[in-house]
Amino acid sequence: MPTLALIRHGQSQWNLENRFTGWWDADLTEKGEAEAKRAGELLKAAGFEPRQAFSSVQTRAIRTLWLSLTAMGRVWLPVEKHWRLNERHYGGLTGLDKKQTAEKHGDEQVHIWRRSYDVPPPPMEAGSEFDLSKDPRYDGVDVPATESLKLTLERVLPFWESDIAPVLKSGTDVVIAAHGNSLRALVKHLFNVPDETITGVEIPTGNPLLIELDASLKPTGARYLDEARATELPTLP
Ligand SMILES: O=C(O)[C@@H](CO)OP(=O)(O)O
Repeated sequence: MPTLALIRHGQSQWNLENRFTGWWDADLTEKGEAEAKRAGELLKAAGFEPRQAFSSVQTRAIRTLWLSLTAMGRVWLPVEKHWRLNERHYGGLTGLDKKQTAEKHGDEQVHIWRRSYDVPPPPMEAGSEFDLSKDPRYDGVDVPATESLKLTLERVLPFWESDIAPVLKSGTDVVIAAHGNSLRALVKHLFNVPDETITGVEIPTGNPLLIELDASLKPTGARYLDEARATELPTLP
């Protein structure tokens, strides 16, 4: 039966600065690099031997995957990068300080923007310095102006179905390096988490989540490899 490892990228510069990031291409900090390396060491120690890797097209996830694979001695793995694994787009909040935004709009509103299932943040204004629609990596992509977790799940799923699920169904173990919210979306789908409870699911940076799947890709077991930094997992479906 296939095993899937999900790795949220290590700490980014904007995680450190507490800024809403989304599609902005913040790079890893030194701490983030160390977390990524440690993730690979933990996966190797667990005896995990993936044959295929996936990441978003964002630098922090790509470099997390590379540093993890280096620690695993598996930089030779085939890697597929796709924008559909990108972080949820933070719209008009991109670049803002999370604490200052909470002071301005209230904790409750900011919590809704950050963790509700279907309320997207306000859209990014045209001409914003954080607009990435002209970035060459998004040629031919309709870059969103904002995304809720629901919209994120709706664009992650087609890629899961077309590119990732068939690999797992062939019995191949897979590692995915992506982001807090694109991985929450995937976890919601895999564990069949209700809309109301996905708010409580948090995925720690650089802590590999190892998921055992059955032939129909239903999780039969799941654990974080760094137990000291584990968060609560949804119940098995
Ligand atoms: O800023 C972001 O893009 C995300 C992930 O770091 O933050 P949040 O915790 O608000 O989902």
